[in-house]
Amino acid sequence: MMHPLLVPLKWLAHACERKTGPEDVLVKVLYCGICHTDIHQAKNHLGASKYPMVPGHEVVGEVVEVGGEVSKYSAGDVVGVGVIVGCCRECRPCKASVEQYCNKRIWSYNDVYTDGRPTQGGFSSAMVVDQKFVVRIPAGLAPEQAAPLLCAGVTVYSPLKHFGLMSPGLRGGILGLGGVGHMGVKVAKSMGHHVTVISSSGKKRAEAMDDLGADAYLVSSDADQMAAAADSLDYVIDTVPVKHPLEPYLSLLKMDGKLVLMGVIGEPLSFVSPMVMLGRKSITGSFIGSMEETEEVLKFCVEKGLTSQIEVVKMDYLNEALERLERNDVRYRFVVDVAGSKIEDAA
Ligand SMILES: NC(=O)C1=CN([C@@H]2O[C@H](COP(=O)(O)OP(=O)(O)OC[C@H]3O[C@@H](n4cnc5c(N)ncnc54)[C@H](OP(=O)(O)O)[C@@H]3O)[C@@H](O)[C@H]2O)C=CC1
Ligand SMILES: O=C/C=C/c1ccc(O)c(O)c1
Ligand SMILES: [Zn+2]
Ligand SMILES: [Zn+2]
Repeated sequence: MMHPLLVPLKWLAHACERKTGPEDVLVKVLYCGICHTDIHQAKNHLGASKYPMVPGHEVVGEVVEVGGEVSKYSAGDVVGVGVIVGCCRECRPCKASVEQYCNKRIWSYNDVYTDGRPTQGGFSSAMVVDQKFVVRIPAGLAPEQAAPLLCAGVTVYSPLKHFGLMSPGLRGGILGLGGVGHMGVKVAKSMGHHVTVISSSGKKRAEAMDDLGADAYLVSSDADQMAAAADSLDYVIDTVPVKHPLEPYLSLLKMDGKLVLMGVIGEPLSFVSPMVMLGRKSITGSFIGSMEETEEVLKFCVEKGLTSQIEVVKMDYLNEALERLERNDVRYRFVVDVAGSKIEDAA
């Protein structure tokens, strides 16, 4: 049965596709990753969801048609689209090429485009996207492999770059080993970091160490393990998608260490001030990455031979995949083979 909150797929296939404007690229969707944000959005965890909704923001597709002003792309190119499909181009973040922080950003779904129509994401057969928000998938990256890089990959790459955390030898923690977290391990390892996974259970220990190459593994509920690791990390990337205490992870940081919040959590998180004062520690956040950083992370992954660890599924498995993602039962990202699915039948 279709997920109750999602639009029937046969209906969405061509429903709100606009004509290809001069700056637009018409993309036939090949693959689309499933991010935990898709669950937050579909289940209205932030209270701003509008239905019907077509989620999906880790989109890889093939260019079918381009507008008259588009010179960078042509039919047949393999391209990616992520979380953002519009911005004002005039504000400070836009001028600084960090358009993800534009207050007039347009989300790739659950938003309204400049033409007044709803935006719809990658769980559909095609998207029309302004060329500014399209990236080329470099040779050497399989399209299904590239999909998670367009959100999960750039989401970890961007703060490491922005906060000056790319130097080899740094000691990093990845809290929550899911879609974003597993890319965190891979990207940080490729930068030459010593990487500790901090997980809610011991279930992923062997995979984290043997398959992903983590150097250490902590179970967050094991007080002895956590105490032994106190004051040892330069940063922790926190990907937990639900309310959780911050103090255990602040304790892991060295002086000047950074706790980078990634999870979308609509409830207040708390800590006592000495936890940050005594050690000049920072709690900060980061939101995806810029279009430039998205291009960079794709190149970085090709250069370093990095791949995402994915489970490719068809569209008729989407409901099951969303349920499995929510119960923490995926290694580590579902990617929907959109073009290989019979979308009409899946509804
Ligand atoms: N800031 C940004 O730009 C972005 C934010 N996000 C947000 O980051 C968060 C993580 O996304 P993503 O990696 O796709 O999510 P996943 O579900 O793939 O991973 C989350 C991980 O957190 C841990 N976890 C701890 N408690 C829970 C719980 N109650 N339910 C589920 N997982 C739990 C699990 O790891 P373990 O088993 O190791 O404990 C799990 O694998 C989401 O809130 C998402 O919306 C996503 C992309 C971009
Ligand atoms: O998965 C990508 C989107 C992340 C996101 C981050 C913050 C926020 O408030 C959102 O609504 C989404
Ligand atoms: Zn995402
Ligand atoms: Zn702007």
